[in-house]
Amino acid sequence: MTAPTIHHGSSIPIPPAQLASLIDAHPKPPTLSSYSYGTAGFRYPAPLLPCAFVRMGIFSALRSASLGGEEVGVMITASHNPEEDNGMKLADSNGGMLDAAWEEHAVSLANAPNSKEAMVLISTLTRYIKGKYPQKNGGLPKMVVHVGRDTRSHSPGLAKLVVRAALAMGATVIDHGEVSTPMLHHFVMHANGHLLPGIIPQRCNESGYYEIMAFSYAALLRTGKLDGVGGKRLANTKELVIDGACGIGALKIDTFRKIFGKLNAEGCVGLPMLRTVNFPGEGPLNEICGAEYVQKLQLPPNLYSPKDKLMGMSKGYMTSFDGDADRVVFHFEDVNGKFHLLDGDKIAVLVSSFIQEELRCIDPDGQAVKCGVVQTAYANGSSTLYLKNVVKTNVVVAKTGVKFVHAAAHHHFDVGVYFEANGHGTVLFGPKFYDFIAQADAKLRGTPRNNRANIALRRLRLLPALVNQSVGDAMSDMLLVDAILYLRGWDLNTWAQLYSDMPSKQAKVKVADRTVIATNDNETAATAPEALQKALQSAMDAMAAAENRSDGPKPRCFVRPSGTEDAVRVYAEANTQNGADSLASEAMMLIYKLCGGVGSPPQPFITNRL
Ligand SMILES: CC(=O)N[C@H]1[C@@H](OP(=O)(O)O)O[C@H](CO)[C@@H](O)[C@@H]1O
Ligand SMILES: [Mg+2]
Repeated sequence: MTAPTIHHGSSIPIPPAQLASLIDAHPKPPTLSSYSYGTAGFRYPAPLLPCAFVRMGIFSALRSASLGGEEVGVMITASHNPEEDNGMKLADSNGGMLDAAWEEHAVSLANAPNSKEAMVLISTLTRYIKGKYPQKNGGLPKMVVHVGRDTRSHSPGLAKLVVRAALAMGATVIDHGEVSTPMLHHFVMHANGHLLPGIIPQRCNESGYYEIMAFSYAALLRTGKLDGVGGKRLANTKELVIDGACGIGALKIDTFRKIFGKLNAEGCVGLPMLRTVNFPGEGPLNEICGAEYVQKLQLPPNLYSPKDKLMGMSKGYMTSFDGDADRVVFHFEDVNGKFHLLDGDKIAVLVSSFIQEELRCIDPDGQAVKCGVVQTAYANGSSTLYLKNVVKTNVVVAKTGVKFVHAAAHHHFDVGVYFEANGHGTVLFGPKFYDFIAQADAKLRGTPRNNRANIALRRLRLLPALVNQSVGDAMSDMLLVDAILYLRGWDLNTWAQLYSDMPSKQAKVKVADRTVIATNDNETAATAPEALQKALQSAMDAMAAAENRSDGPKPRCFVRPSGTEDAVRVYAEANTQNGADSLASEAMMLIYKLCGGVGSPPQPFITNRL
């Protein structure tokens, strides 16, 4: 754990000609028609990025100024994508994703054909900011940019460009070095702690992050000893194995391991042993390992670590992170050696039912705060049914991508749980939740410390500190899930058996131009090209007729253009793997035929699992 490096930009901004020559020194790649912001920021092969990174360094300083000096962030990562790619995620001052209106400015600046046009955009934004926040010296307000990067080999070079450009604008740059994406967002959120109700601002650096997570986690475990029902660690949950995807998460877990050692020595009970596999350098980033691979292929990760690191390792309690540690999925091998995946849907079910149960201990009618879960079209039909019928919570389906699910959770619920099936998610606590806690505190004062309502209050109060309130966070989510399993005395098998996933299949198809496909708001149906949805619907109807089941979710498939890759994604689920595979194969063929498929026609899947 290293302290961040703070660089102060000059109080006198560099002359426009110098800024223009910095832009000129990194021209637009001739092979790229335009940069697009995608589902989660800019993401391209690394050699295409220097141009955008210089401009985004300038942009991030302007964004901070446009918020009157609130601090913002730049994370250099291409997440779960291969090592050759890189990219950037921009964090707004509340720690969340960049505001949509400013996303447009970012895209315009990244795509300005030359320095002259870039300078026009920069001066338009500058004029607007100066009008909004006039300064005595006629300059821009204070600007602060936090920078973090993942472990990709080109990340340090790209980070330098961002730092240089932000400094040229006169910003202060806080360079955190190698951190996970959610850590960077967490730093930014705490740097502007006044913006969030109920958040007690922490030091906005790594030690502040670890402290708040580890201590709230340990405090949550401690509540297990109070009610006499929780607080049981089964033998097969004593060691938690983390597949770091050969990326940043593996390095950061090591710090947690050290903190756990100290907590243990201080008498904290219930902590699991943490064992990390797949460190940077041990294998290729995100390849045949990590959350994306494990979730999409529904297969265990390859273990690249040397044999001595794997010795005696059990596969009974495992997680896989992605390359920037903002996603986590759980998995285990049962006694028969069969692999089981517990994805984001399963996490949403576990977390939302836990929170509702605790809330009901204080408010049995469940009327005081509105709880709910936000899913995307990729959520397994069985999970949606379970949430509605068993957990009895509200479910909203939002468009794929963190910025959409996050916004929906904020908008619809006082306690909004969101998880994409791929393991990206968090729980957002709104103002009504904090009011509820304050009222419960007053109501329960003087009642026995260990009655169930008081224990619930203690648990609920800890959650906003443990659960990263800015974005989904693999480490925070992993600790939350582990604490819930411990409090319930469960292992992964008990959790897995809450419901059975419908067999599903995901695939991709290459087309000449994926923008020919349009979808409805939550992407559950295609609206263009015209014939596509009708054909997909007939395929679904035929599958439903063939399966002939009156209970459970119906077979379903949908298609959408990816926001991060040059491909059209296909999702299908049915009551058998065979059905899901053949529905996916049919949808792929329809895309190929109706949407301008390129290359040879997609081959139908041959089912090899029952
Ligand atoms: C099916 C799927 O997993 N899609 C992912 C993927 O977006 P696409 O737009 O599907 O490429 O990357 C996003 C960013 O990480 C993530 O939010 C989203 O869930
Ligand atoms: Mg990621």
